[in-house]
Parts: sequence; structure tokens; C-alpha cells
Amino acid sequence: MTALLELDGIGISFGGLRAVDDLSFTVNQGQIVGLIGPNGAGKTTVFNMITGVYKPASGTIRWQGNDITGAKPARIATLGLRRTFQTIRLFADMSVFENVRAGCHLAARQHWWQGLLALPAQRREEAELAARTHDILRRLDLEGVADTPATSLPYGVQRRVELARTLAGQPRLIILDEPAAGLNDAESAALNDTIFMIRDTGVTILLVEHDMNVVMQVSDHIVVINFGRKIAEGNATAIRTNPAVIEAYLGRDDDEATAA
Ligand SMILES: Nc1ncnc2c1ncn2[C@@H]1O[C@H](COP(=O)(O)OP(=O)(O)OP(=O)(O)O)[C@@H](O)[C@H]1O
Repeated sequence: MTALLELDGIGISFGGLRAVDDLSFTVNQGQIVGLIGPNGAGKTTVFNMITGVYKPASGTIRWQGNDITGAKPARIATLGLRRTFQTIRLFADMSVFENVRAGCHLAARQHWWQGLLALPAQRREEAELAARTHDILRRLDLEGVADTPATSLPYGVQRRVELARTLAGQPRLIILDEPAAGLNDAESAALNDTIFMIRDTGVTILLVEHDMNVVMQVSDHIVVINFGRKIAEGNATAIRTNPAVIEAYLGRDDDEATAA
């Protein structure tokens, strides 16, 4: 298996709090890796370090073998490493098609001024991008609402539009930030299929999620952190029965403990 993303001993502190400590794990090409942990475990901080929002105080992050520790978010995005957001960030005045088409811009080859001149190469690229956008809309079952203003749609559909827009940038690896948050049971069940479909198009996935059902059902490999440290990793069967994981979740009187 080829390592796409490697975290090697990364750590960061906020004031006196060691939010992430000596954390190592690898995401291989084509895998779906779940990153889980109780509230405040450090999940968000981990992917803020991966995406360049925070610079790790220690350790190394490698992308296809190259050290990208401390690289700026824009550079990391152009490498093909993208994330989704928990909060909806769609363009309110644009249709679903236009929102997803806007996600293609990072991968576009033409300069903006070539667009003004409407050169043949530019027109060709426009046609390519429109075809790519329609292909993604079809895969995510959004063709029927392509012309609908994005923010007029139900919450669960808007989340799918966001996912479509992120895919339009042709990522190699996508970090899904709690994709099941706020979804009803039917939407959450459909999400599993969507995640498999994304992987089947060749995109590697790092899934940060509270919903244990989703994580256990879709992940090839699961990394569990608590208080910023890795306490277990393995497949769903191994994680479900791991005493340290059970202890971490059952030590907390909340829904996560029940779900675990
Ligand atoms: N910018 C910051 N400044 C200070 N402390 C922070 C900051 N970001 C996170 N923390 C602290 O670091 C720890 C890890 O937080 P983080 O948000 O990464 O956890 P999480 O696993 O994503 O939690 P949740 O599941 O609740 O979203 C927490 O104790 C949090 O309070």
C-alpha cells in the first residue's frame, strides 16, 4: 500500500494544554480512515494541523513522502488535500450547479484574462468544467436540483452540495469534518453510500466523525485518540472490543458512550 499522508509524532499545545501529543498514523492511497475520539480529544486540532491552519510544535507531516509540515493552507489545497466544513458555506445567490462549478476553479488551467477574451482553449475548458460539474451532480444525486438556489434546499441536501463542491476541486484526499452531523437517519444511511462512491472514484478519505455507526460501517482503518494521544488503531472489529476505547467512551456519560 502506498502512503499518501503520514503524521509522524505531531504535537501542539495551547497555553498549558497539550491538545495533541506525539500522534502518528498513516493514510494509505485508496483507504477510508476514521479518526474518532470523545469530545475535546483533539480531532479538530489534528486536521487543522494537516490542512495548515496550525503549525505543529513537534513532529512531521508528509504528503506523498514530502515534508509539508507548516505549509500554508492554500499550498496544501493545491497539492490535492481538501476538507469539508461542518458549517454550511454555500454561495447564497448561486444555483447548485454554480456552487459546484465554483469548486472547479482551483483545478482550472486558464488565467482569468483568457476568459475575457473567450479564446477557443478557454471555451474548451469551460465545456470540460461544465461536464465535470454535471458528472459530480449526477453521482451525488443532485442533478434534479442543479438550477435551484443552493441555500433554499433542505439542510441535508445543502451538505451534499458542499461535498460536491469540494470534489469539484479534484482532491486526492478529502477530510470529511463530521459529515453526519445534523443528518436524519435516512440521510445518515445514504451518507455511507456517498462515502463509498467517493472512494470508488479514486479519492482517499479521512473521516472525522462522532456518529459511530457511520465510522464503524465505512472505515477500513480507525484511529482513536483521547486527550490528544492515540489510544488505539485497527479495523472496526478490533476497535469495538478494545478495552482502552471502551474505557475512553464509557468514562463519559453522553450519547457517544451509548453509541460505542
Ligand atoms: N485555539 C485553541 N485555543 C485553546 N485551546 C484549544 C484551541 N483549540 C482547541 N483547544 C483545546 O484543545 C483540546 C482539543 O480540542 P479539539 O477541538 O481539537 O477536540 P475535538 O476532538 O475536535 O472535540 P469535539 O469532538 O468536541 O469537536 C480541547 O481541550 C480544546 O479545548
